[in-house]
Formats: sequence, structure tokens, C-alpha cells
Amino acid sequence: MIRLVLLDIEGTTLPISFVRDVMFPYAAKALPALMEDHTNPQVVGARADIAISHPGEDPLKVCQDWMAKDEKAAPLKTLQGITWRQGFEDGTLRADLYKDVPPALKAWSKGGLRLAVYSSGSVPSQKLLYGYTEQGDLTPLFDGFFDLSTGGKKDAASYTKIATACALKPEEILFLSDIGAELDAAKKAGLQICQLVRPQDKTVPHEGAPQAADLNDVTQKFSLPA
Ligand SMILES: CSCCC(=O)C(=O)COP(=O)(O)O
Ligand SMILES: [Mg+2]
Repeated sequence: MIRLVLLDIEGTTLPISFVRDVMFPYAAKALPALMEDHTNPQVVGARADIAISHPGEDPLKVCQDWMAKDEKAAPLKTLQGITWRQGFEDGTLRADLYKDVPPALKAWSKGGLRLAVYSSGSVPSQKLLYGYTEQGDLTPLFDGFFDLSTGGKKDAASYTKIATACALKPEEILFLSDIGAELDAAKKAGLQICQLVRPQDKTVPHEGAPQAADLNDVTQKFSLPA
């Protein structure tokens, strides 16, 4: 029996284009000034992590390269999250979630399902994103937020950790993502899985994973509350 739905963000609840064409350019513009901040402990920590992984390299250049390749690197995700706070709080950024997402999340939650997020985006940025959506603040719907500090999304151990943190058996969790390797890892850990194949995102269907076109389709295929 499914007790909790664990959701990826980019390509699952939010169009990839919003991340690539709105959020990333916003962060890219703010990053050079942020990298000069020597007082914020999170910035200092992220710079130190980059110095370990890329000794002798310019940390700003490393971040710019990561962004160009959409690398899910934890220091970059921390720094991007810091830049996005200003944008979400002053109204420049508003998460334009897929239209099927808010009603389905509300119906699932109202029907007794627990909801949690697992994204490469940092937990503070997950909370900003769901806190400032075109449909209002959706953060009260979630009782868990997980990011790369739990582990990589292609690593089965991360899903085991999430199940433990949620005090559930792995098979009581349904993980939704667009990425085949993430779904394979979750399946290996014993979670139920479903791939979101969003035409707008040109998602490549992954062999061996049940598929859904949107969250309404997930509701039907897994008999979730409607
Ligand atoms: C708060 S999500 C911001 C988008 C982002 O930076 C990202 O890397 C999303 O990756 P996901 O794991 O949700 O596909
Ligand atoms: Mg994704």
C-alpha cells in the first residue's frame, strides 16, 4: 500500500524549460557577486568544497561550467539556492508548475497520502519553489524535503535513507521522476516507481518503469485519491 509519494522536481512537477530558461539565467547573473561574499558561511563552505574537488581553479568558472552542463553538483546547488531566495521573495521568480500538479498534490494529501520532495535542488530552494508558485504556497502539503545531502539520486542507498527518515517500508513509497537512472536506483532500494514522460520535456521513456503522462495519470494507474 502506498503511504507516501516522493517527487522529483525538474521534469516531473516543473518544466525543464523553467529551470533552464528562467532559474539558471537568474542564478548565473547573481553568481559573480555572490562568489565574492566571504561572510556567508554557506558560500564559504561551498567555495571550500569546490577548492577540494577542483584545486587551483577559479570557483566561479567551475560553477559556470557546471551550469552549462546541468551538473547536479552540491556546492552549485547550494549557491544557486542562495541567489534564488531574492528572486522568489521579491516576486521576480514564480514557479510555473505543470498545471496538473497542484490539484493532484492537494487531492493526494487530502486523501491521506504523505508527500515528500527529493531533488538535486537544495532543500532551501525546494521550499522557495513550492512556497512561491503561481498557485500559492504549497509547502504545507509536504512533510519531507530531501536533497543531495542525503546522497546522489542515482544511488540506491539514498532511497533507503529516505525510507528510514520517513519511518516507512521502501515498498510503501512511490517515487516519481523523469530520469531512468534515478528510477532504477529507487527500484533497487525497493520503492515503487513511475516515470513521468512529459511531452513538453521530450522525456525519453525508460524501459522497465511504469509510465505516466501527468499526475492525473499517476492517480489512475496507482489508484491514488482523486
Ligand atoms: C529547487 S529545484 C531547482 C532546480 C534544480 O536546480 C535542479 O537541479 C532540479 O533537479 P531535479 O533533481 O529536481 O531533477
Ligand atoms: Mg528530474
